[in-house]
Amino acid sequence: MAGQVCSLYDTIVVGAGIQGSFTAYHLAKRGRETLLLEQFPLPHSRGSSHGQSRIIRHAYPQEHYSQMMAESYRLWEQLEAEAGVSLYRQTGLLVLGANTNPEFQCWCRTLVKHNVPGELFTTESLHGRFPGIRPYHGEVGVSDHTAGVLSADRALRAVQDGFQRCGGALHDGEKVTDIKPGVVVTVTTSRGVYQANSLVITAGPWANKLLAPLGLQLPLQTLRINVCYWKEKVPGAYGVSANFPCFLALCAPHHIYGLPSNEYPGLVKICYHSGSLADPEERDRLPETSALPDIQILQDFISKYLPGLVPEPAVVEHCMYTNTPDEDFVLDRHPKFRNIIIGAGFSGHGFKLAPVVGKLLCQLTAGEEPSYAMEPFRIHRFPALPAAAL
Ligand SMILES: Cc1cc2nc3c(=O)[nH]c(=O)nc-3n(C[C@H](O)[C@H](O)[C@H](O)COP(=O)(O)OP(=O)(O)OC[C@H]3O[C@@H](n4cnc5c(N)ncnc54)[C@H](O)[C@@H]3O)c2cc1C
Ligand SMILES: O=C(O)[C@@H]1CCCCN1
Repeated sequence: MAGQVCSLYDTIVVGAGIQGSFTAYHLAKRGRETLLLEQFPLPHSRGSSHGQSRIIRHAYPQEHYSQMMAESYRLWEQLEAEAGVSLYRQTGLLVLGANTNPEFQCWCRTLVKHNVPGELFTTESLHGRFPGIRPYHGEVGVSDHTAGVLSADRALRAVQDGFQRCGGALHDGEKVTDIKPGVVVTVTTSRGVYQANSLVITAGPWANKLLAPLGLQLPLQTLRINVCYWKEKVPGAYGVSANFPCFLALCAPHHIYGLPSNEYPGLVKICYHSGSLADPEERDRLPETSALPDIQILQDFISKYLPGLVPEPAVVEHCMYTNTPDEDFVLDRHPKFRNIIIGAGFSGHGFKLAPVVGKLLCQLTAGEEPSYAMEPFRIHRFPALPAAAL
């Protein structure tokens, strides 16, 4: 079959992580003939969309994401109804920081602006309400009652099933090896050759590998993240049933966040919002000098801050972040090949927004006016890109 043109699609989407899967779902719902290509057999744990849980929240310090969250919640609910599965569990989110911290003040402002139900906590009221937390001197909190946890693996499956129910073709275990731009784009894979009027690249940490032959390199850093679970001394003390919320501690230089025990009974997920630079092809090959500083930071934090947890990780899983310099997404057309659309750089916070990201990438593909202002997501915000590419 290799070397032979198989079919002409309206759109081919490369990468069946949460962003590519939602893009393909929206395209197929509009009746566009869509092919979704995934290099690995599904499900897999090599990219960024696997695992049991992700935080969803209205709270965002940046206005452009806060604006999208109302629609994102609605689209998640719609998917739950279509698929007949539960994907969201409300837990609330507690954001913790010094009240003089400008970032903390930003979170408070957008919560008020968007009328998100929540509460402010002083150091004393924090401890009273959440006895499992030992707040720092002068630390305060603000909560988003609407926040909770998305079941990530189940969500990915639901959106891929929804795409196929709308007539979309999903080929897994099929790697894209070449892309020839043109009015009709030709895509060569490990199994065949396909053509489409437009192409969407949502390849997660592999984005720059696919973009290099297309003359474009985005300023993306791919990071290996340690996903750590910590044992409760009293099972359930930090659990969803005890109303323990998700939390985000605004620590420098990188935040620390946690999700209540649920997916693995007796274990609380607490992670560092950064990791070590890694090629996704060699994710688990650690640099020789690796002292895993993130885990040490987490251990210190847990010993001082969450005394009801054993300060040794019980389970460590791995996942990839693909970060832009400003941690805003890239949602744009290729600067030269306008029928090639790129979704990349989700910087460790893209899961909750995937229903809206998918809709925006679908609108760009269809040549429609996107529903939200796209300036924060444009490629041209990176001034240092090679001129040849632009
Ligand atoms: C530890 C961790 C915690 C996170 N927590 C949160 C959170 O709480 N809330 C939140 O909203 N977000 C969170 N995120 C971020 C969120 O999970 C990501 O933003 C999102 O999953 C990115 O999805 P993606 O589709 O861009 O990438 P991916 O899931 O990596 O998908 C890209 C896909 O493209 C495929 N691909 C690549 N190259 C090719 C090729 N040549 N041919 C065919 N297929 C190809 C890959 O195999 C992969 O399946 C977290 C991420 C991590 C790692
Ligand atoms: O997107 C989120 O809600 C989380 C916040 C903490 C870091 C990981 N991502």
